[in-house]
Amino acid sequence: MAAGLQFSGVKTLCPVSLRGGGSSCCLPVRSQRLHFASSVASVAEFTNASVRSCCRSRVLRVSCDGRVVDVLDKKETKNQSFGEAESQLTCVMKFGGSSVASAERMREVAELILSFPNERPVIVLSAMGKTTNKLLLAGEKAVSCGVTNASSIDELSFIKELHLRTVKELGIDKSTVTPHLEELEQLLKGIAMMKELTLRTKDYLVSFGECMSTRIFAAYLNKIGVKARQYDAFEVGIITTDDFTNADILEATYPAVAKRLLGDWDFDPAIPIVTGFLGKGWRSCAVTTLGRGGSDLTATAIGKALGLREIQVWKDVDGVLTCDPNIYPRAEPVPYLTFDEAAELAYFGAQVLHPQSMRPAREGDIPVRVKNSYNPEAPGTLITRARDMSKAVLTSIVLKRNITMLDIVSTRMLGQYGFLAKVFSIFEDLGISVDVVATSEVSISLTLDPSKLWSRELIQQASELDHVVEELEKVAVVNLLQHRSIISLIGNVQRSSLILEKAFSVLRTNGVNVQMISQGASKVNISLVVNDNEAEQCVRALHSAFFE
Ligand SMILES: Nc1ncnc2c1ncn2[C@@H]1O[C@H](COP(=O)(O)OP(=O)(O)O)[C@@H](O)[C@H]1O
Ligand SMILES: N[C@@H](CC(=O)OP(=O)(O)O)C(=O)O
Repeated sequence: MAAGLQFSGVKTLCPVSLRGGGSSCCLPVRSQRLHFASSVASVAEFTNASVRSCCRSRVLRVSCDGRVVDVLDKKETKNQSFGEAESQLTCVMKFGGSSVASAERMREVAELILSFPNERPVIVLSAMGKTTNKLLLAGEKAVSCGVTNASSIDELSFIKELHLRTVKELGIDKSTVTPHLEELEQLLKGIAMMKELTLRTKDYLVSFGECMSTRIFAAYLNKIGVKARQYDAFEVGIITTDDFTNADILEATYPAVAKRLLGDWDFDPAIPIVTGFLGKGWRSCAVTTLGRGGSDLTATAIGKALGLREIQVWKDVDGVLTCDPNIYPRAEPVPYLTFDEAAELAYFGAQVLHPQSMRPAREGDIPVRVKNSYNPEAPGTLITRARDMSKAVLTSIVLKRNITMLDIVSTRMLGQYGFLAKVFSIFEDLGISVDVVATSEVSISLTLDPSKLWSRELIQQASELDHVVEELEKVAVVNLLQHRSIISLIGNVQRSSLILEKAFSVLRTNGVNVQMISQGASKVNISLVVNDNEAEQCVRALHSAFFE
C-alpha cells in the first residue's frame, strides 16, 4: 500500500502534539483526542488525528491508554511510517460512472488511487454505471404504474441487485446501502401515489445513485485499511441555485467546502469521498443536481475551493479525443487543451466534460487532467490556461445534434439596432438561450440551446417554440428549421482561413451544403450548421482530412 495513504496502519504509540513544550491554547482539543483514543481504542484513528499536529514543534508519544511515553522533536517524527500525512490534501480525483460500475471496477479504482503514494486526494464519485438513467426511468414508470406495482419496477430491481451484489463482492456490510435502497423504494411508492414527478423530486430520486456509490467505496477503502470518510455534497457545502436538474454552483460553496473538508482533515485525516453531481438549493435547502455529467463540475469546484494542485477526471477513454469515438472509433487523444478550448468543446456537445466544469478550474487556475481509469498508463489530456499554439490547427471536432435553427428576416418596421434588440429581448423574456448567431443588416440566423429546451417537458418545448415564433413574427418573417446539427471545429482560429479552406473542400466533395457559419467572438471555435442526416458523415470526412 502507498506510504502517503497509509492512514490506518496500526501503531502501538500515538503521537500527540505539544506546542512550545507544553503550554498551549489547543489543550482542549488534545484532551478530546486523548479521550477519543482511549475510549474508542482506535489507535489508528487517533494516530491520524494527531498527525497534523506534528508540524508543531514537539510531539508526545502516548500509549493507547493515554500514558505519556516520551517526547520527540519534530524532525524525529517527520519520517514515521505515516510518511507525509502531515501535508494537506493535494488533488481531486473524479471517477465517472463507467469507472465505478462494479465491485471489480471499485477494486481497480482503489488500487489506482493507492498507486499514487504522494497524493492525498479528495475523491469525487458518480453513481455506479448507468444507475442515474435507471433511476430516472424508474421514476417515470412510477408515475403511471400504481402504488402496488412500484416495488416491482424492473429498474428498481436492477439497482437493488447491482448495489447488493457489489457490497457482497467487496465484502462489506449490507447495511452500507440497505437504508438507501429501502428509502428509494418508499420514494417510488410516493411518486406512484402522487402520480407526478416534479423536477425537485427527480433530483432527490437520482441522488440515491451517488449517495450509495460513495458509501460503498468509502466502506471498501476502510475495509482494506485506507482511512476514508464519506460526504454527501449537499451536507458538505455545495450550495446551488434552486434550478432543479440543472442547478448552478454559487460562490458561497467555495469557503463552505474548504472549511468543512480542510477542517475535518486537519482534525482527523481521512480520504474524503464526496458525491458528485449533487448540491443543496440555497433557498429550498433541497437536493439539487448540476445537470447530466455534473460530477466533473463537482470535482473542479472542490479543486478550486481547496486550492489544490491538480484536478484529475478519470473516464473510460484515453482523454479528450479528436472527436466522439462513437461517431468515429479511430479518434485520437488530444494531449493538451486550454480551458477555453475544453469549455467550448464541452459546451458544443462533447459528452466527455460537463459544459460548466472548466469555469472553477479556470478561476482557480488549476490544471485539469483527463485520464482513462481502464488504461492509467495513457498520458491523457492536460487542460491548462495556456498552451503552445504555434503548431496547432484543429484540435477536435464536436457534433451537437437535433438543434433548432431560426431564420429571422426583418420586416423593416424597426431600424437595425431596434431589430436586433427586439429579437434578443424576446429570447430573454422567454428564458431561452441562443447558441450560434449570424447576422446581416436585416436578418438573423440563430440556433437555440437544446440543453435548455431538453430540460423541459416535450409538450412545453413545442408550445415554447410556437410562442417564440409568434412573438418574432410581430417584427419579422420567421422560418423555423428543425433537425439540424452544429459541427464545431475547435482549434486555432488564428488559422481560420486554413481551417475553412480545408473544411469547405471536404464538405463540397461530400455534397454537403452549410446552412450557417459562425466564428463569433470565440477564438477557438468555428461552428457550421448542417442537416442532421448529413452530420455524422461530415464529421468522419472532416476527421480524415484534418487528422489522418
Ligand atoms: N471528444 C470526445 N472525447 C472523449 N470522449 C468523448 C468525446 N465525445 C464524446 N465522448 C464520450 O464521452 C464518454 C466519456 O464521458 P462520460 O460518459 O461522461 O464519462 P464518465 O461517466 O466516466 O464521467 C466517452 O466514453 C465517449 O464515448
Ligand atoms: N451520475 C450523473 C452524474 C455524472 O457526472 O455521471 P458521469 O460522471 O458518469 O458522467 C449522471 O449520470 O449524469
